[in-house]
Amino acid sequence: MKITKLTTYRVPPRWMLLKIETDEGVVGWGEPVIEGKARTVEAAVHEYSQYLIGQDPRNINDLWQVMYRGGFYRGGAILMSAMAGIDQALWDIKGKALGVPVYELLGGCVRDKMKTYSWVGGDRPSDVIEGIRTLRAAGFDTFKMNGTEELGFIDSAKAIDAAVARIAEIRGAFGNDIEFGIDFHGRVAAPMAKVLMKELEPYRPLFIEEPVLAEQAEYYPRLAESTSIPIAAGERMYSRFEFKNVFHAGGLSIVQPDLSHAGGITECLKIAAMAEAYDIALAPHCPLGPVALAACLHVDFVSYNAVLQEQSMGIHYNKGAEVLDYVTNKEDFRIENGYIKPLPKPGLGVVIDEQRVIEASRNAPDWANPLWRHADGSVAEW
Ligand SMILES: O=C(O)[C@H](O)[C@@H](O)[C@@H](O)[C@H](O)CO
Ligand SMILES: [Mg+2]
Repeated sequence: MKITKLTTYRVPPRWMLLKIETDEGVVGWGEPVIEGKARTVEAAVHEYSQYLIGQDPRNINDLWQVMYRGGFYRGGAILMSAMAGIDQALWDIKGKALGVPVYELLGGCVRDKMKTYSWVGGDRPSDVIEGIRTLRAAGFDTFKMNGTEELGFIDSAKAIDAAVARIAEIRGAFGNDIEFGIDFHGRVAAPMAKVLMKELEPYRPLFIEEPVLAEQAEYYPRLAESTSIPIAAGERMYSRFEFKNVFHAGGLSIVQPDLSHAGGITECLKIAAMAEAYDIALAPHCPLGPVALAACLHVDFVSYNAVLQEQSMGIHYNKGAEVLDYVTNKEDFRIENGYIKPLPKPGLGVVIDEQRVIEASRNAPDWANPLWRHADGSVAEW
C-alpha cells in the first residue's frame, strides 16, 4: 500500500480535517490544527508530504520518527499538530486496512466505557448555573469552566472574591451532586495562582487546569505543596520530551495532552504510559472536532490511567458547526450518563461526510481568539 495524496480542509468552527489517500483506495482522516493557526499548520502538513507520498502508510512508527527527526528542527505547537493529524490518519488507514478499531491494534480496551465532561460558561464564566442545569438533564455530572476573567500579575481582593463567589454559587446550587474542573486558562500569574487556589479550596474543585502558563511549569510542584486541589495541565505541551521534565519535577496530578497538538496517537500513547509511571491521571484535552475526539478515545480505552475525556459538544467555541456535524455515524458517539463506549468501526471509527466537509471548507472562517487587554492597556492572557 502507498500514500498517494494529502488533502486538507479548513472548516467551521475552527478545525482542519486531513484526508490521506492510498493506491489501494483505503482513506484515512486526521485533524491537524492549532486553534487560530489553521493555515500555518496546513502549510506544515503539506511540507511533511515530502516524507509521505509513495510510502507505506502502515509504517506509522517509522514515518513518525522520520517526520520528527528528518527535518532537523522539531517540536512545538505547529509541527507537532501537523504531525498529530497525519499520525491520526495513518492509524485510521491501518485499522481500516485490517478491519479493526485502532484500540484493537493497541492491545484492546482496559474499560467498557469512558467518562466525559462538558464545558459550561464561556470565555468570561457566566450563565454557568443554567448551563450545568441543562447538561445535567442530558446526563452529565462533570463539568469544566473558566475560573476567572483576565487577571493582573497582582490583582485585587475584589477580583479574587468575584472568581470565588462564582464557584461558591455553583457548590451552593448543586452541592456534591456534580464535579467540576476550573480552567485558569493560563490567565493567572504565579503570585495570584497561589492566592486564588487557596481561596477555592473549600469548594473542592476536581482540578485546577493550567494554574499558570505552561512556560511556568516549574511552579507546579510549589503550587501543589500549597494546596490539596489536583493540578492539571498539558494542552500547551507538545512532546514526551517536554512532559518528562514536568513529570520528573512533580506537582502535576492530571496530564492533558491534546491528541491534535502533541504528535497524535503514537506520541500521546507514550505520554500516557510515562504519566502512569508517575501515578498521574490522563485526561486528554479536546475542545476540537470529531477526529480529534476519536483519537483521544482510542488512547483512553487502552490507557489504565485515563480518567476523564473532554469533548466539545456545546462548547462556546463551536459557532458554525457542532462536533458531529461532519460525521455520519453520530450514533457511535452517543454519550449516556456522561459515558461513551468504544467506537466500533474500523480505524478511528469516524465516518466523515466528505461532501459536507468540502462544502463547509468553501468559506471557512479564519478563527482567532479574542485579544484581551488589561485596564492599563497591556495585553492580557485570554
Ligand atoms: O481546556 C480547554 O478546552 C482549553 O483551555 C481551550 O479553551 C483552549 O485550548 C482553546 O481551544 C484555545 O483556542
Ligand atoms: Mg484548558
